[in-house]
Amino acid sequence: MTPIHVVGGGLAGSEAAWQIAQAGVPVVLHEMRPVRMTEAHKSQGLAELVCSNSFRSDDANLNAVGLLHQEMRRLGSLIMASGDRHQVPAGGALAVDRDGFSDAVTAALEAHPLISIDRGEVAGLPPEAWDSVILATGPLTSPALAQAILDLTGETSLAFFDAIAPIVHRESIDMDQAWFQSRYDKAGPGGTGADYINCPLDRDQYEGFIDALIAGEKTSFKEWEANTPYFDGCLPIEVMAERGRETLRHGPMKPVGLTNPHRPEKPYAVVQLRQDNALGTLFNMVGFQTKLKYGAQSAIFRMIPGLQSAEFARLGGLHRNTYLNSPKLLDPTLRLKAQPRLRFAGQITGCEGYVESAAVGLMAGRFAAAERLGHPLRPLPHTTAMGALINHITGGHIETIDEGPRSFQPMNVNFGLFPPLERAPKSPDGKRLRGAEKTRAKKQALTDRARADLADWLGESAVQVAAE
Ligand SMILES: Cc1cc2nc3c(=O)[nH]c(=O)nc-3n(C[C@H](O)[C@H](O)[C@H](O)COP(=O)(O)OP(=O)(O)OC[C@H]3O[C@@H](n4cnc5c(N)ncnc54)[C@H](O)[C@@H]3O)c2cc1C
Repeated sequence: MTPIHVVGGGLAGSEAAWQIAQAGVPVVLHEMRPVRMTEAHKSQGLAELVCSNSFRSDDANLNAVGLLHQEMRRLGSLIMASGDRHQVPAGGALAVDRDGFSDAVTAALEAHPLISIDRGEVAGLPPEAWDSVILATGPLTSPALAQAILDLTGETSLAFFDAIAPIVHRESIDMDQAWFQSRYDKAGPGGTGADYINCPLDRDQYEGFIDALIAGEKTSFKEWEANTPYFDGCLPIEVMAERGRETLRHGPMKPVGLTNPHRPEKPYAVVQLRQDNALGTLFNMVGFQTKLKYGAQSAIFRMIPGLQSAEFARLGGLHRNTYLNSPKLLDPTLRLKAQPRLRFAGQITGCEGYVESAAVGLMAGRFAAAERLGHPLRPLPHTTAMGALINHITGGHIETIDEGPRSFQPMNVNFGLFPPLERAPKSPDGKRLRGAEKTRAKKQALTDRARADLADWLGESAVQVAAE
């Protein structure tokens, strides 16, 4: 059987190669280290963790990443099995001994009879003779390959200093203070004229906010990041605030073209949030890219009226990143629409995090292997953690209605990506739930539904394979 080629032996590529081989299909895994290193990797081990050693919460009932762990274990994940074997104590989180973990992944892949590992850079588009390829080269994809992908996709940018604005769960925004309206009620393509959530600040609130931004604790640039320019038009808000106290009021916080229905006086400044996913459960803070530390971000952004109880699906940040405009470029099985022999996996698809990268690698591997074996796989239900994540990448995110830098941003798995429940859960005696109890019951209902739907999908896939 002709092998499938996987480029990049990180979290996603290692998992993809494993899944392909376990399905009985030969695979060549191309990893450029140690021949050529990235700015962050330090070893030649496969699945090296470049920063923290945490896979985050392992709670499969109340946490979306914990559910993702559970789903991956059910699907025979090498990354999860190796993580479980090399776990170190970390409370409710799954943290791992990074060397033991990477050594275990490397050893398992080297020992597999259907996997061969080629240590070398793929420095351009893979040769035509490779009819099925998974590109899993990560946020630090080598420049030659990044350029080739850029040329192929016709995008204007692929690798840039990525400015990430915080994303807020819609249901945590206080609509008694905020309101829906587009600036000047402009509908724009695909809009209604009331597409943004607006949070008003009076003068004192604005001044207090600027003081907090300037005083807030910031993360410093890593040495290798220092020379990368800011992504055009994406200065961090604290840098803007330092340039002048009025800068933000004339930039992302300008109060023009907006009327607060809750109060007669004109707002002094307004923070706008834009819908981030097709479900309408997540909203991003427009123009609020930041290098403030996470703790400072939560505290300072909750000073904004309407966001006092905001729950963040992700906080802002800035780092060099290479990722595709996947909702536009990829099909539901992660193939490049323009050249379907190429599949993408891992952080380059616009997911964020070790576990998410491995999860997308897992499905890319399964899709590619099933295709090679002649029984293409149905995409996962969007109600599962893996299905919700892949749906977000391949279509769930909606493009901004404004011109400007692309709005698709790397995303961790979170409950905001799941389709809402059809009915709100009630207490055992049929009463409506409130507050923390309601939140807990909703999360439990979402994870119960995910488990049931994954079991159905697994059953159907097994039946489908057996029938063919
Ligand atoms: C500096 C930094 C810190 C991060 N910290 C965290 C964190 O603490 N926690 C977290 O959850 N996530 C973190 N991330 C995000 C993300 O989870 C990791 O980058 C993760 O490793 C992504 O997995 P991946 O498989 O997509 O890419 P990687 O794990 O980076 O794997 C890509 C592999 O491809 C290889 N490669 C690149 N180009 C080529 C080529 N042309 N030919 C052959 N091989 C190639 C690379 O050497 C690498 O081994 C961080 C990212 C960065 C950049």
